[in-house]
Amino acid sequence: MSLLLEVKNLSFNYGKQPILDDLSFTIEAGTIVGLVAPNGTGKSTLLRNVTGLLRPKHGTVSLLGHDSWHDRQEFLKHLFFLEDSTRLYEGLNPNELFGYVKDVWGGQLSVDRVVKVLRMDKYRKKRVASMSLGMKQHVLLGMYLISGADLLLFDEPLNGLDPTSIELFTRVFSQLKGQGKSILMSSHQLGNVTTMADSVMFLKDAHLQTFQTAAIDLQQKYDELFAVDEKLLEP
Ligand SMILES: Nc1ncnc2c1ncn2[C@@H]1O[C@H](COP(=O)(O)OP(=O)(O)OP(=O)(O)O)[C@@H](O)[C@H]1O
Repeated sequence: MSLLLEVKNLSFNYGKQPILDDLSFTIEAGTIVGLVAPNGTGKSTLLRNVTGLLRPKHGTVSLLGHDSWHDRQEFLKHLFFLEDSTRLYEGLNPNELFGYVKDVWGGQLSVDRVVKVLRMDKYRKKRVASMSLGMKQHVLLGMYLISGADLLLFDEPLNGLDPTSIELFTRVFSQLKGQGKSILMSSHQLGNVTTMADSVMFLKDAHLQTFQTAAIDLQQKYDELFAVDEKLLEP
């Protein structure tokens, strides 16, 4: 396997609140990694630090040897990250958004192909502003596909999807992996990533604990780390 992403000693805090403390991890080409933690733990903050939307207080991030700050242009060419589907340009339609991403990233797939794969024929000319959440999620995934980038970072990609769409997305992710792409996806739910991910990183108290999905009972580990107090309503 070849090394794609290398994160070394990454730390980040908002004011005095440490969110990420001295995190180090790598992602190999052709792997899917889940980032799992309850709401408000720091998943989005980690993705923003990895991509350089936020500047780490300490540490480095490099993608195919390109440093996220000192070699930013090359670094950005190899990844795709759009935080969530509420950040899509509301006035554009999927055709226009896909065409834009294809022009900038230079991916191999055609707009027609992506529309077909994601079953978006009926709304390829509909403006994002009048789409449902699930439709927007399809547009978002389409942009990732058409970018052809080596590293795809998704914040909660399965949000708002019906079971058929979840199955479709899962298949698409596993085909991307088969093509040597790597995916880092966050989720506050274990179930969403366990079927796809090769490994899972749990974020707790600003630190990561990483496990190979085949090696342990992830649900048991999740419960151990994030258990809810059984006696919530006792006075
Ligand atoms: N701009 C900000 N300024 C100050 N604190 C922030 C800011 N953005 C996030 N935080 C805090 O950082 C912590 C981590 O937030 P983050 O959005 O990274 O969590 P998350 O795990 O992605 O949560 P969710 O699953 O709810 O999306 C939270 O306590 C949040 O309140």
